[in-house]
Amino acid sequence: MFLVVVEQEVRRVSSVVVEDLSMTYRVPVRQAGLMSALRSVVRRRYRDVHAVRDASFRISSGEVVGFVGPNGAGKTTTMKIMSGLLHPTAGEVRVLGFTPWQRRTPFLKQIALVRGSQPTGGSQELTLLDALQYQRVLYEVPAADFRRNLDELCELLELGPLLERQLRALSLGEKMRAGLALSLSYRPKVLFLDEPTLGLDVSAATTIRRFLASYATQTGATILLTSHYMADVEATCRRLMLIDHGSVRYDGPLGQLSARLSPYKLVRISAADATKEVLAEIAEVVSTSGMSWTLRVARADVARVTSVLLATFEVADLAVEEPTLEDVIDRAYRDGV
Ligand SMILES: Nc1ncnc2c1ncn2[C@@H]1O[C@H](COP(=O)(O)OP(=O)(O)OP(=O)(O)O)[C@@H](O)[C@H]1O
Repeated sequence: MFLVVVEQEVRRVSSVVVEDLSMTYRVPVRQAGLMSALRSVVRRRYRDVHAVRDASFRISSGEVVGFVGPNGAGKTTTMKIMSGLLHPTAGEVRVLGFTPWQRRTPFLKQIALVRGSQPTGGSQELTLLDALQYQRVLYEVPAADFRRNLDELCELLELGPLLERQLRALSLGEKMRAGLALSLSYRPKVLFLDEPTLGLDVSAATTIRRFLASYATQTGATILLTSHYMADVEATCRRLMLIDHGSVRYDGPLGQLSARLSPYKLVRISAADATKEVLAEIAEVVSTSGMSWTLRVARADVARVTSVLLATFEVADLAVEEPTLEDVIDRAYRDGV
């Protein structure tokens, strides 16, 4: 009885439950050349692409989770399934208690999928304000709620100057801000963000990152975010899921990723008398700039190496750092997670 209650409680607080999810695309294949083209008309051949393999995870209400992986890892496919655009080959998915691909209206009214590659859907001839009003009608948002949401979004996303402009005439960064406003105007409880800073310049990307971090805190929305920019993940997420070849390889706190996946730390020293030859005998030299050097040192070896460095050179400065998230992820992709 107690276990049943606990299980029910876990299900209640989990906005997203994914169990043994798999998605296999069946893609037609043919070799190059006219004969192969003709042959394929008569007898088509297919190949299976396993985009997602037995993925399982849960996301609690109000969690903001980074979903990271190399190109083709299966992130977009998983997001499309969770937002009801695709029917998986196998597995169970519950989002706010709904099966996404049944596309029930109460489900669609509580979730949003925002894609950096297509920030604004629908007619591009509409002004942003008209498009927002259209969303209000479509999602049946009470007028007072809509006005309140819009005021908040206008302030956070600096939308004032964009409201009277046609969507098609907006720049990429403006389109992304408009796309977020359109998707958030009905206050979805669960937000799927697929590369929200794709192609944006540094300042536009920073605006989006700041917005997402404060939106998550203010509204308590559950957010799953994919990005190839680690700055997006670091600015918004405390938990990270790493997916590779369709399988979840790491799922845990961002802060522990480095300790789990990266067996080394970076030791930076400044020493006028240090030389590459001598340093290379002590540790792996990663980079140098003037009299500053960066060394890669196995975690277990850091204390010994630092004391050797201090004994060998006239050290002006010494710092031990975790490798950057970018570096850890890059290594994880290259070496296999
Ligand atoms: N509609 C489709 N038909 C056939 N194969 C597909 C389709 N969509 C995706 N795939 C394949 O499924 C795999 C996973 O693709 P997916 O787009 O989910 O990856 P991703 O992690 O989002 O990649 P990226 O970071 O490049 O956007 C890839 O091998 C891709 O080629």
